[in-house]
Amino acid sequence: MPKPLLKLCGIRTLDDLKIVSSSQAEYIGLIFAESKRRVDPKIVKTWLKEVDITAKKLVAVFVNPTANELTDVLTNLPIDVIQFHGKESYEDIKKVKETFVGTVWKALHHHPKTLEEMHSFKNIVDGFVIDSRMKGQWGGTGVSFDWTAVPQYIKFSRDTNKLCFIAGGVNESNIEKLLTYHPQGIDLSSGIEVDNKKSKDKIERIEERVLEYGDISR
Ligand SMILES: O=C(O)c1ccccc1NCC(=O)[C@H](O)[C@H](O)COP(=O)(O)O
Repeated sequence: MPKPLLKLCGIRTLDDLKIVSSSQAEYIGLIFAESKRRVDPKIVKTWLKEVDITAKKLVAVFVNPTANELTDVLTNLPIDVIQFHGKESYEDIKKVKETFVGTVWKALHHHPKTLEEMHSFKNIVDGFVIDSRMKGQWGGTGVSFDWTAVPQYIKFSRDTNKLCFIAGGVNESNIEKLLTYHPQGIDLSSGIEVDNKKSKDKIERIEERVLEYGDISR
């Protein structure tokens, strides 16, 4: 099994960005939705003059964005992936894809009908992020879902040639368990934070576990 892709999400400060830029993650996520992790695209633009992230892909996370919110982010930043994390419809996403040439992912919350939802988006998105469902919160909850459902999400994604990230409460204590399900990608935010800041030590410990898994499963 190849090493899963890593997405480190919810970068709030220049220091956070420096930390994740020196990590082994393939994707860096920024939140442009109501959240304690929300960032201003114009401020992020100034950070990118100081930190080279050209080796990584930049993911913009939105929740039911307006056209203006999308434009503000896409005109200021070199976004590779748009992650829709709200109640966006197939039509909403189709409209964005008319002008956005990058990759688009749909985040879906784990519940009994998630697989049906994946079916309904499969012809418009390039990938999925499956996250925990928590009342009143869209994401970044720090809570994990029942991972026995992960194989069905992975199978669907592989069968339809999509990428699937598993999100929600992944941390250094439970990532080994998640790795036993062989996810294509893992998305982390709360689990790589200490006092609301991204932690280099936590990220390194997580990377060690992911690399160990890569070695063992080869
Ligand atoms: O992280 C947030 O604050 C957030 C707020 C609103 C919508 C989405 C959000 N995060 C999206 C992500 O991709 C997170 O990485 C994902 O939910 C996992 O977060 P966590 O459970 O904290 O690891």
